[in-house]
Amino acid sequence: MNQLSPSPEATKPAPAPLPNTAPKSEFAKFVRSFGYAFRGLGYTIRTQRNARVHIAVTSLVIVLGAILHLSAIEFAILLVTISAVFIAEMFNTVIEACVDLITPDYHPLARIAKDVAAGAVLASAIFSILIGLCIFGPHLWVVFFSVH
Ligand SMILES: Nc1ncnc2c1ncn2[C@@H]1O[C@H](COP(=O)(O)OP(=O)(O)OP(=O)(O)O)[C@@H](O)[C@H]1O
Repeated sequence: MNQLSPSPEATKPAPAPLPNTAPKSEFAKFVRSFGYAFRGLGYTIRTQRNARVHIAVTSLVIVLGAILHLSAIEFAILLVTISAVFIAEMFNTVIEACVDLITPDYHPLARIAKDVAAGAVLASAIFSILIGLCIFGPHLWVVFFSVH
């Protein structure tokens, strides 16, 4: 996106609130808060190409892990890694929205905030690739290079 043009979200009308009936109980409030959280998750997946790429890669990793019979602990490490990247992507989206809300104009601090948030996603993605190599490497080595 052009860095000085407002994000498409900034030019759209505010999203419709969830049904605005006052929750009757603490449990109803609790359930409603899940609605807000899922809306945030859905927004990230709908609007962030990186998030969709991440979901596609996650699916491949899980299928490959099942084919290679990864252990439970190896799967657990992969899930922690996958969630770290996705959470970084979501906070990057938060930072972008907050910056666009504060200023549509060029500002060095806005640039730093967005660049660092994007850098956090990149750092988590690089480390996830390294962790993936550590976990899949030995299994793939056995598959491709072991002498039977
Ligand atoms: N208000 C601003 N002031 C200064 N620099 C900005 C500003 N907005 C964006 N930038 C610069 O442009 C880069 C891209 O910003 P942008 O909001 O388009 O992010 P993006 O990663 O392309 O987001 P999207 O996921 O919405 O495509 C930022 O990393 C930052 O360097």
